[in-house]
Amino acid sequence: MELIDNFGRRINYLRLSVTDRCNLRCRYCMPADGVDKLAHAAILSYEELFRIASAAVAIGVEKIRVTGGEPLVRKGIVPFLARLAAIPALRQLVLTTNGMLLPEMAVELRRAGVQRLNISLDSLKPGTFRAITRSGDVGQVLAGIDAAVAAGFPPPKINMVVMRGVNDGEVADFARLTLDHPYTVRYIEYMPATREENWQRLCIPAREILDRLASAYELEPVEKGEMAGPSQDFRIRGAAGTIGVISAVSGHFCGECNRVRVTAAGMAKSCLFSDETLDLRPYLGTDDSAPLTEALRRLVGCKPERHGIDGGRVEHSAFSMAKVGG
Ligand SMILES: Nc1nc2c(ncn2[C@@H]2O[C@H](COP(=O)(O)OP(=O)(O)OP(=O)(O)O)[C@@H](O)[C@H]2O)c(=O)[nH]1
Ligand SMILES: C[S@@+](CC[C@H](N)C(=O)[O-])C[C@H]1O[C@@H](n2cnc3c(N)ncnc32)[C@H](O)[C@@H]1O
Ligand code: SF4
Ligand code: SF4
Repeated sequence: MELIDNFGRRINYLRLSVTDRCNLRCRYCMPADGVDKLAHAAILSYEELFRIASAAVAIGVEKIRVTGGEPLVRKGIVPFLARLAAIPALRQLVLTTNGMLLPEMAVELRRAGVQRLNISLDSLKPGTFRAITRSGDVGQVLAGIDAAVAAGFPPPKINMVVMRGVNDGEVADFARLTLDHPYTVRYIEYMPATREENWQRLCIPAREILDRLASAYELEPVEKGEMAGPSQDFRIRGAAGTIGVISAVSGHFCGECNRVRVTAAGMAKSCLFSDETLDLRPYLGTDDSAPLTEALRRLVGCKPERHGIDGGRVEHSAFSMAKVGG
């Protein structure tokens, strides 16, 4: 079964947010006092999230990325992941996390059947990390990466949101990590989710990041894996790992976009920057899965060709990445 949108793109990737809560407060993602938390009753139960996941897989989704907020703070996440992992036609179950809880949870996540972890880490310097996350401990995230590897996960992808004047001085330090470790370090363009004034000042185009790296290292392009996300990958000649850039703002990976999103409140989004959402809750109260399946098909049918945030145009309303899941 294949899900094809109006622009001929095959949609086989669902990003499923399981909570809007988080144990960090990254400046680019949420305000200091956190987002207006969804009321407990507004959050879908695991049963409801599972119904959405199963319906999506039944019509062509092959990869589910569980995200948040911070997915590991939701109680009962491990058995839920194990249930997702057991959906027969699901080929990849992966998770994006800030890594803070991995030291204690990596082993059980691996046992539950999660296949790969993407870990967000914006600075290797304790002070800068704390300033960006408003509270986090970089040592704990680094211990989390080690715990993931020790638990048998494949080498993680490390996501660094690059911000001019904040952490861009560390771009080369992150690249150096890949010389001896088989990690994939991905540099992400800062996105104007919260629509703050002058966001362009912080955003460093992927081209500039690559130019900086290319002036220090010899970079070789790396082929994209099957069902890969939006990153464009390279290897520093002779390195154990790889580096990649995610040109979320400047790039044009929209032409290859393969994903839809569902928030923890059951709002489906066909594009990260689209203001249109489709409320899936009305389709969850019945045992008949046909209306839910139909709604998911409608979602894919209204997926826009691309976003319009580059070139200084910001056409979306402000939104919280923590609610959408990145
Ligand atoms: N503009 C845009 N950014 C995206 C999209 N998907 C992911 N990102 C951003 O890319 C960054 C990394 O996302 P991840 O959660 O690691 O997911 P991914 O890049 O799809 O990961 P892989 O499946 O491992 O390649 C986050 O900042 C996301 O917000 C997308 O469809 N559009
Ligand atoms: C919203 S978080 C949710 C998962 C988890 N809490 C984490 O941080 O990995 C998913 C991804 O979105 C990224 N993100 C959040 N806000 C962003 C922004 N304004 N620009 C670029 N990436 C952003 C984060 O760095 C993270 O890699
Ligand atoms: S980026 Fe992830 S860790 Fe940071 S505040 Fe947002 S949800 Fe939390
Ligand atoms: S901005 Fe929208 S269309 Fe472009 S890659 Fe992201 S989700 Fe897909």
